Amino acid sequence: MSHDRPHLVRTPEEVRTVLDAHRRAGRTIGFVPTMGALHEGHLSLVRAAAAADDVVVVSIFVNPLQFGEGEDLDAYPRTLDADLDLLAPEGVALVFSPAPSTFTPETRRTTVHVEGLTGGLEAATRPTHFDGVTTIVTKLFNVVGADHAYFGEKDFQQQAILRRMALDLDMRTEVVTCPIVREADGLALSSRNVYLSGEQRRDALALSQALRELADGWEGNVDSGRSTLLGRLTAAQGIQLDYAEIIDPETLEPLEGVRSGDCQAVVAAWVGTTRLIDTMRLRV
Ligand SMILES: Nc1ncnc2c1ncn2[C@@H]1O[C@H](COP(=O)(O)OP(=O)(O)OP(=O)(O)O)[C@@H](O)[C@H]1O
Ligand SMILES: CC(C)(CO)[C@@H](O)C(=O)[O-]
Ligand code: BAL
Repeated sequence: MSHDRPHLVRTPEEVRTVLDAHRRAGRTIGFVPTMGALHEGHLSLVRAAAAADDVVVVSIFVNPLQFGEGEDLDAYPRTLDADLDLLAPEGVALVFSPAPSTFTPETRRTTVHVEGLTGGLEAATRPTHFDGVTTIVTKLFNVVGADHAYFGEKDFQQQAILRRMALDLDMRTEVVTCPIVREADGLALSSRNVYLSGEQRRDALALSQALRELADGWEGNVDSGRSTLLGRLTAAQGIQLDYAEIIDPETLEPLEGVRSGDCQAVVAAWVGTTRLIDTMRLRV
């Protein structure tokens, strides 16, 4: 069965016009912010939104504010036509894909910054990244005015920061975190996987495999767990480890000693020039 592509709009005004009518009719709005190059991970967020909300909105915007100097802003895959085709059967009411020149103009003077959670892990390598994310997500939340916004657990630090931001700033949009979607062999789906050669893709499996082994054997010993994870990933072929940490899932603080409560393992590594992240919950 063929489906119509979702309605594509380019300006905040058009989004508001369409969504105001739904709001007046008492419908809830679920929002899925993305940078496009959509895959099953994104579609799982769209399906979570469709299951809980009456109207689903997806944004597709490769946000220049969250890319540091020398990162892959220009190379980042932009596949709007294919994205709209993928969304067609998913019951998405609206796709918002603004032009960078109007949505992030040179004249912008405001940055949204979340203290504390934005200091380590991803931010150690990408120091300006989260200010770019929180600023753009604030803009998107203001434009869409959703009841719920759906984010992937894969970007674990990001969802914790956005949850805090929405709480601290009394945003009307509630942040909902959804599980990671993986390939059959465990590799976490990512738009950046398209950069990988066949050999690099095989090397990249070390990330999910090391996390899986850690989670399967987890008895709460953070120190030995962390050194096993580090040992496994520093020895892995074709991978240059950035970090491997076991953290508190709420505060994101690195943990020590023995813990009976839930912990979160987070890793980041370069496979060639591609930087990948992955994460897994550790439960005794
Ligand atoms: N494998 C996945 N499972 C579930 N959600 C995912 C997955 N990959 C990405 N997401 C979520 O999709 C949303 C949009 O992410 P984004 O467009 O950056 O995709 P991405 O695949 O993470 O790309 P990148 O490789 O650039 O990080 C984010 O909330 C992200 O956490
Ligand atoms: C949340 C987001 C769409 C903001 O640009 C991006 O960081 C992403 O895709 O995870
Ligand atoms: N999913 C986070 C987007 C980024 O890496 O910039």
